[in-house]
Amino acid sequence: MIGRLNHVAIAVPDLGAAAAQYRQMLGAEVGGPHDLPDHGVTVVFVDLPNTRIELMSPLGTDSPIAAFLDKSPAGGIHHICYEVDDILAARNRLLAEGARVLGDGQPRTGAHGHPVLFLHPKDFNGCLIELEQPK
Ligand SMILES: CC[C@@H](C(=O)O)C(=O)SCCNC(=O)CCNC(=O)[C@H](O)C(C)(C)COP(=O)(O)OP(=O)(O)OC[C@H]1O[C@@H](n2cnc3c(N)ncnc32)[C@H](O)[C@@H]1OP(=O)(O)O
Ligand SMILES: [Co+2]
Repeated sequence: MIGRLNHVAIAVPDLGAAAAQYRQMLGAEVGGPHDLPDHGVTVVFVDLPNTRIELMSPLGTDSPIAAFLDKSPAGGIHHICYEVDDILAARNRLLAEGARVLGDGQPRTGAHGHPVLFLHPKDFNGCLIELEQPK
């Protein structure tokens, strides 16, 4: 069911510093910051030849990554995003298998304008999973 790795997301305490580090120290192609108030994060995407890195910092008072950064103030890998061809079919299959789909279970529009869903990390070996239907 899952396909390509779309991105690996890293929660960071200082988005500007993290973006500069990827650009200058690691020599990566780094985009500009985008505020996503609906998701409570500001993101910067790093383009790699085979995938993307999503650098994220909290936005607003109710960010879903605030508690994560409280526990890991230096930052850390927050989630991985797999592509699926049909996000509703994927969701229904996962629910039938007993996995917890976060939020109200309805796909939301993600950073690339495509539908996304999140799966509880406790159901997937301690790893928060995002699913994205890329087209
Ligand atoms: C930019 C848009 C989009 C994109 O297109 O790419 C994004 O990526 S948005 C990214 C941010 N959005 C989300 O993360 C939405 C989904 N997340 C959630 O619903 C919540 O963050 C959560 C995963 C349910 C956690 O909620 P929280 O209130 O923080 O709960 P706890 O702190 O009590 O955590 C419970 C339990 O889970 C562990 N945990 C929390 N986050 C993670 C994580 N990222 N990876 C692994 N484990 C995680 C946490 O440590 C707790 O464990 P215990 O302490 O053992 O109970
Ligand atoms: Co993401």
